[in-house]
Amino acid sequence: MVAPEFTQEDVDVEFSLRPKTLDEYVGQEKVKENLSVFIQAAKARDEALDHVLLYGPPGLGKTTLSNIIANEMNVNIRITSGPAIEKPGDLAALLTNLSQNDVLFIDEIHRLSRAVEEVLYPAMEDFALDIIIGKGPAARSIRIDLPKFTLVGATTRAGQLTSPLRDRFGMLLRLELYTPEQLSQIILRSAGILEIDCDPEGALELAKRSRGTPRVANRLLKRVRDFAQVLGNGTITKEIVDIALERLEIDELGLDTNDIRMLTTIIRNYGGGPVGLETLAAAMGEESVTLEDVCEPYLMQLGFLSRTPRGRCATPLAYQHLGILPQGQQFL
Ligand SMILES: Nc1ncnc2c1ncn2[C@@H]1O[C@H](COP(=O)(O)OP(=O)(O)OP(=O)(O)O)[C@@H](O)[C@H]1O
Ligand SMILES: [Mg+2]
Repeated sequence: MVAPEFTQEDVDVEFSLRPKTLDEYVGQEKVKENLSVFIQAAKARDEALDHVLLYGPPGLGKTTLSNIIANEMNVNIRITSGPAIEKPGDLAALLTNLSQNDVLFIDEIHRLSRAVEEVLYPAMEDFALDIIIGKGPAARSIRIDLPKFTLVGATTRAGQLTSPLRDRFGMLLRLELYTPEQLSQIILRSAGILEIDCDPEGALELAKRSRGTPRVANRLLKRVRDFAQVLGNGTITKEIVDIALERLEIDELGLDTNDIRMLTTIIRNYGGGPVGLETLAAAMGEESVTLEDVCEPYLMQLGFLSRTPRGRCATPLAYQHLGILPQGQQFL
């Protein structure tokens, strides 16, 4: 689940499942309402939309939303990512190729290098590039004007953005985990597009186990379809979902082996916590970023995990779910 191997088919399917307009985009009501006002206002003034920062856990629809912004603004979008922009010159090339009001989408924007970030400041603020020509005493700086554009940045970790960069965004929009009802709407929509038979109870059951994340929901939908075809009559029902997810080792709340391992490690190795994230990651043989970005948001939403200044703790709810008794207690 954490490191999926993407095939070309996955990429094509993902593209076809992406909603193209704000109306088609399910959930995130607050974000949508605000964006819709700002987009209408910018369009009425024939101006570029103010710069937008989208943040939240992976797979919640940041890339999708940035495409929708460009689409609703009727402008072109250029897509790149923090690690892909190696030198200031790379960014300069991207910026000078934009047209008036275009969207530049930078995914994983927290991974921009310092040198590149500094080119971005005047570009965002004054729509200008400062370029140094020549070397030594003969060097001089010239300023190139850029078209007015909208920078849409996406990150899983807004906290890692430098504050000068964060401050230059006009809108900071935080995406939230989706409710099972919203996810089941997304699943039924995707099933329709992919011509998969899925009844409403099946969709809701799948939704409850998708950890609040549309990308997970869409991936599970495709896996469960296989079980429906081979073990059932092709329709995804609640029974089929139960069987399929049991085989995929995803429990009734959507926890996978990694989540369970995280909780049991805290409980068995560290007496329920608190334990520091790095220590925990080392004990599990996992990357701490994976734990922080993928496992934690959902475990915290379920109330299974708490973050304290001294580290992570498993809550009584987590013990209950795993059927483990806190130390010193016994089943009566
Ligand atoms: N609100 C939504 N309504 C319907 N489908 C959605 C919604 N949000 C996301 N999806 C679907 O979920 C999938 C993942 O979305 P997307 O790639 O935009 O996530 P992301 O937040 O950019 O993830 P990452 O942070 O990992 O890049 C897409 O295939 C898209 O179809
Ligand atoms: Mg993305």
